[in-house]
Parts: sequence; C-alpha cells; structure tokens
Amino acid sequence: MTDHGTHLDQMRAQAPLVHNITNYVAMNIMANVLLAVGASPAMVHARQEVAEFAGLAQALTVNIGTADPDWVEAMALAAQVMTQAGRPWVLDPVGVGATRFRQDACARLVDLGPSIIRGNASEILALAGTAAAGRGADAADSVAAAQEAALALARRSGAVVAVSGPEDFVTDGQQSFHVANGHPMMPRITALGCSLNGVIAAFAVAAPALPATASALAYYGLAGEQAGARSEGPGGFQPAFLDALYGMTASALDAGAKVRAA
Ligand SMILES: Nc1ncnc2c1ncn2[C@@H]1O[C@H](COP(=O)(O)OP(=O)(O)O)[C@@H](O)[C@H]1O
Ligand SMILES: Cc1ncsc1CCOP(=O)(O)O
Repeated sequence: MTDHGTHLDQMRAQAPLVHNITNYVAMNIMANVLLAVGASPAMVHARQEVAEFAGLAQALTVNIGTADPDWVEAMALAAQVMTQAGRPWVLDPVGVGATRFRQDACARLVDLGPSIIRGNASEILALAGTAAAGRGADAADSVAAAQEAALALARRSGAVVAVSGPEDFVTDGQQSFHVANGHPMMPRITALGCSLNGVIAAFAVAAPALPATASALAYYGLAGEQAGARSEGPGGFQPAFLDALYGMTASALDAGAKVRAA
C-alpha cells in the first residue's frame, strides 16, 4: 500500500467536518489534533442536537471514555444518522473491559455498524469477548495477542478494526496490515489514542476505510517519531507532535510510512 500521501492530501483538500462525541479528557487535545491535520473538529454531545449535527458532518467519532447513559443515547442517535447516510464513523471502546456499563454500551454501538473500531490491544480483546488485562484506559496486552480477536471482531461486525500500540495492526477481516510507525512517548500523553480516532475518521472521508485507517496510522505514528526526535519528555512532546502533524507533507509521509501487509 503506497498511497498514504495521496490520502493525506485528499483529506486536507476536503477539510472534513468531524463530529466527536468524546470524553472530557480528550476534547481539547483532540480538537487541536484535528485542526493541525487540516480537518474541522466539533465536540457536540447533547442528546437534543446530535442527530441534527451529525447530519452536517462528514464523519463521526464516538468514545465511551467518560460516558454516562445520556451520552450513550446521544452516541447511538448520531451513529444511526451516519450509518443511514453511508458516512464513516469510528468507535473507541475506551476501557471496555473494566465495567458492565462499558460492555453494554459498546455492544449496542457495535450493533449500529461502525465503519472503524479503534482501540488498544486490551480494549480490542475485551470487545471481542476474550480475557484482557487492561487497566482502565491503558493497554496491558500486546498487539500480537489481539490480532485474532481483531480479525474475529472485524468479521462479526463488518467494521475495519485497528489495534494501536508499539506496532499497529489493522484488518477488515480479510486483508490486514501492520503499521510500524510510532514513538514510545505516545502512550505517555493522555488522549492521544482518542485523538487518533478523529484523524482516522477524517481520512475515511477521503478513502475507503481500510486504506484510510492504514494511512492515518502511518501518518500519526510518523508525526510521533518526528516529535520524539525534537522533544525531551511528555511536556515538549505534545506541541512538537501538533507541529509535526501540521507540517507533514505527502512526500514525507510516503517516504516514512512503515506499512506492510500481514
Ligand atoms: N510503545 C509504543 N511505541 C510506539 N508507538 C506507540 C506505542 N504505544 C502507542 N503508540 C502509538 O500511539 C498512538 C495511540 O495508541 P495507543 O497508546 O495504543 O492508544 P490508547 O491511548 O487508546 O491506548 C498510536 O499511533 C500508536 O501507534
Ligand atoms: C484518562 C482517561 N480516563 C477516562 S477517558 C481517558 C482518556 C483516555 O485516552 P487514551 O486512551 O487515548 O489515552
């Protein structure tokens, strides 16, 4: 797969409006990430307006990180609009293994037909119904251990499933890719995984879900590599990461992307 730079340029040319029903922790950094990549973020979660707002958006992300029952209703309403319109939406099952409430919310959202499910290894294992060792929002399982679960979840749900970690894995249940871009500082910044969902959603406006997700993962991880080389710790990493997302060219992405077929 070689057209990552083209996907980046196409996404920027469209500057998609991405509607996010995300957690309180992620809202600010996620909006800044989306602005840095060239998309247009909106964080809108009131049950009374989500369906109307989703009708205006090119893509949606839903994230149960700090959800309550009202928010889950809002996520379902917005998701239905996107599924009916054939527009992409991304589900992030944050900490799904931790509580019954999260499991029930995610089961309902998966049934609504997400285009892409993105989580860390523990989250994908738990969502697929396999025992996982995650602690809250953080992964405690390896990406390799979650590959079979990702394949099964993709085949059962019809979604593209992305497992993020030191080396990402993405599959539609038939075709799969490994993405080796990234930097060890990334999991030390809260909500960088949540923010990645927005980038995947924006790319999925410009390309089919599987190649869009692979390109978004490569772009995000490569920006992480550049930020890691320019900073000394988590504090400096975050602004350097936004700068790297903003400054990435299509040719730099094509040169630095480490995507290989599984
Ligand atoms: N140890 C690591 N080394 C390199 N990149 C990583 C590492 N852990 C996570 N990443 C990258 O960080 C981003 C967020 O993934 P992750 O930390 O798994 O999400 P989450 O915040 O949902 O747990 C992804 O782009 C992923 O490739
Ligand atoms: C810390 C935390 N608590 C609830 S949601 C959240 C953010 C999790 O973000 P990420 O999984 O991307 O690190």
